Amino acid sequence: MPVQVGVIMGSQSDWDTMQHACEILDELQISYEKKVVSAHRTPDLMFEYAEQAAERGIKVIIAGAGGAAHLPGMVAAKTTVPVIGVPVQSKALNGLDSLLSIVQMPGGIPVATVAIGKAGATNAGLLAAQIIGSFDEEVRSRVQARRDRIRSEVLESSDSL
Ligand SMILES: Nc1c(C(=O)O)ncn1[C@@H]1O[C@H](COP(=O)(O)O)[C@@H](O)[C@H]1O
Repeated sequence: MPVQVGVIMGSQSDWDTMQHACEILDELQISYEKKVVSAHRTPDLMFEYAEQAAERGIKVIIAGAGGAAHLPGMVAAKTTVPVIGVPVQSKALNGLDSLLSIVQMPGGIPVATVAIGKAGATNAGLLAAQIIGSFDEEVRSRVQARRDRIRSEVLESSDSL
């Protein structure tokens, strides 16, 4: 099956966070690849990855980075494939630096920014699935089934208070 989602991250140290996006893609049976790509440390690879994404059939890119998190925005600058940015929680500033680096894009080059850390990575996986679900009925119904399950769990938890 061709790769539908590209999950990239600035460093191997981001995997603890980014694995939560991949868990969602596994659960919803969406094909993906995962790679370390850095705007700072491997700029040529980053350009190549972004430039080739559309022709390789990638439908969504999830890009996670921490600190001076330029990766999502720079990738978005080089492709029209939708980019979801995940701010990885940094040690020095708790991820506020990552969040602000990703979210404050200039008009014209959007990055869909999620929350800092694990919850953000999970939501990035779900948002990618919803984008794919807009043209893939099977994925859409898996996303809906997941929502239904969560709703039931919440209602049951309330009943047992
Ligand atoms: N923000 C970026 C980029 C980038 O934006 O291209 N490349 C690496 N990094 C970040 O540096 C942090 C520390 O990396 P190391 O743990 O490798 O020192 C990571 O969170 C990574 O995302």
